[in-house]
Amino acid sequence: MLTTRQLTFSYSPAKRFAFPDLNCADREALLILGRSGTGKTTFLHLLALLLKPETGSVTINTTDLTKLSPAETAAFRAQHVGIIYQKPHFVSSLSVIDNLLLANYLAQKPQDKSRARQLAEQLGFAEHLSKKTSQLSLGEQQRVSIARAMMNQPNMILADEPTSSLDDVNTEKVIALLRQQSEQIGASLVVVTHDQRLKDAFANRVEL
Ligand SMILES: Nc1ncnc2c1ncn2[C@@H]1O[C@H](COP(=O)(O)OP(=O)(O)OP(=O)(O)O)[C@@H](O)[C@H]1O
Repeated sequence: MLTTRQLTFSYSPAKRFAFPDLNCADREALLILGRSGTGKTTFLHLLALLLKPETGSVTINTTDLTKLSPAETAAFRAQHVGIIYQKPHFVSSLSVIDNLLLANYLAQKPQDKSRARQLAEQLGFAEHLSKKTSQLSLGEQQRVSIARAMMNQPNMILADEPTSSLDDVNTEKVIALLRQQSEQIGASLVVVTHDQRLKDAFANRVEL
């Protein structure tokens, strides 16, 4: 369960944001829609506590992330939050499977190869596990990003513009995979986008 209350953030006195309150239960999905520059990425970074809010709270289950120290925040994020960035970020010298296992390492959990293989089967890139990520197509890399975000069975999945570079068919596939995977692990899913094509795929929507 994700809840935010009265979140505000400023880059400067002239650039101040006040964000709407969110409630997203486990297994539920929420779409945050807004045009370019409305603060979508800023909002997502506040939810992940990659940025510290000026005021307000971000609560996952019973933990108010804004009350944690920087070290506690980093540990909590690694263990409980899965993030899918607009453009995939991988360690290019590592194989696909080692990029997945890195998520376990960063969360200080044992490396779970069978979970990595299971996710790769479900998301359709099992034959690429020993390749370097640069040898995969963008669509395949996006699916690896989704798998990496799911490795530690997080409570919250955050996706930043996951479909902006995809055609209609792959957009539908990626959204279906995100929803199916987050329902399976019982996480709250928050998708941030300007992509109006996603409007009908989400019953819960917030406009920025
Ligand atoms: N580090 C920063 N310092 C100052 N201003 C910033 C910084 N990052 C973002 N901004 C400004 O804050 C506003 C919101 O940025 P943000 O990236 O959150 O928007 P967005 O809705 O995600 O946009 P887009 O869809 O184009 O990615 C923009 O006007 C941007 O110029």
